[in-house]
Amino acid sequence: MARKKIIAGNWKMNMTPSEAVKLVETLKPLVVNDEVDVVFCVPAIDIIPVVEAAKGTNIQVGAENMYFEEKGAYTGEISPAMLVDAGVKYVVLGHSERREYFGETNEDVNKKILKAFEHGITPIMCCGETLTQREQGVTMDFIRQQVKVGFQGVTADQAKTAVIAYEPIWAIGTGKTATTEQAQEVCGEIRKCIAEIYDDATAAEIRIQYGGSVNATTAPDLFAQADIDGGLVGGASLKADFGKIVNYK
Ligand SMILES: O=C[C@H](O)COP(=O)(O)O
Repeated sequence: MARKKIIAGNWKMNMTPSEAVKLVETLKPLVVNDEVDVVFCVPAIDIIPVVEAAKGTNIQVGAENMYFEEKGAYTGEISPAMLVDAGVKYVVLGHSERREYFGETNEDVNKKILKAFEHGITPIMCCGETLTQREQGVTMDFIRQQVKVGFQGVTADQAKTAVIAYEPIWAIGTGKTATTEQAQEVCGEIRKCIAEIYDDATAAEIRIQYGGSVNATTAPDLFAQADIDGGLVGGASLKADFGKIVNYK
């Protein structure tokens, strides 16, 4: 069975709650497409108003992070149960910005992935290399390690439902999209890595997105690649352009 594409916006630290509702109202009619899963991953404070504004549409709501503990004295953190109760279906985990600015390790990401599954939230696990790593030829070693540690303890049945976002760090917010060949090559390698950890059936079902300066012009070619099952879109998810990306065909 063909994998259903998943096109997710990652709003990052943008949009106040009232701006968020306006953006959903603007995008609602533009992102209608039953052939793809459409997800808006939004700042924690926007989750409740966005879930409300998206009611009755094809838009599913995701979070941009969450903590791996159930509850307690973790000032400033958001628990998986809080996300579920608010209507969240997906959570972005291990984004390179969280790794770089907030010190998240592969082990933290692994704990979060396990917790997300425990609560029925689909993780979108981000991985990707720096420009230096690409130039040094260690891209795949680095990503393999991110995937291997990230998925430790995850069952094959869980892994089949997961999403991995390949985001070369040098392509994020820079306007430099990876070429379709570069993106396909790494996404294909990630699928092989999943086949090695689990089996071919799991690798055939897991969805792998590309992220990094995706826009309405680059999306059609990227999403036509054999191992690219959609995108994780930053900047362009805050504009009407996102409608064109969702309706890329
Ligand atoms: O999560 C999204 C990525 O970081 C890509 O962001 P961008 O589309 O603004 O380059």
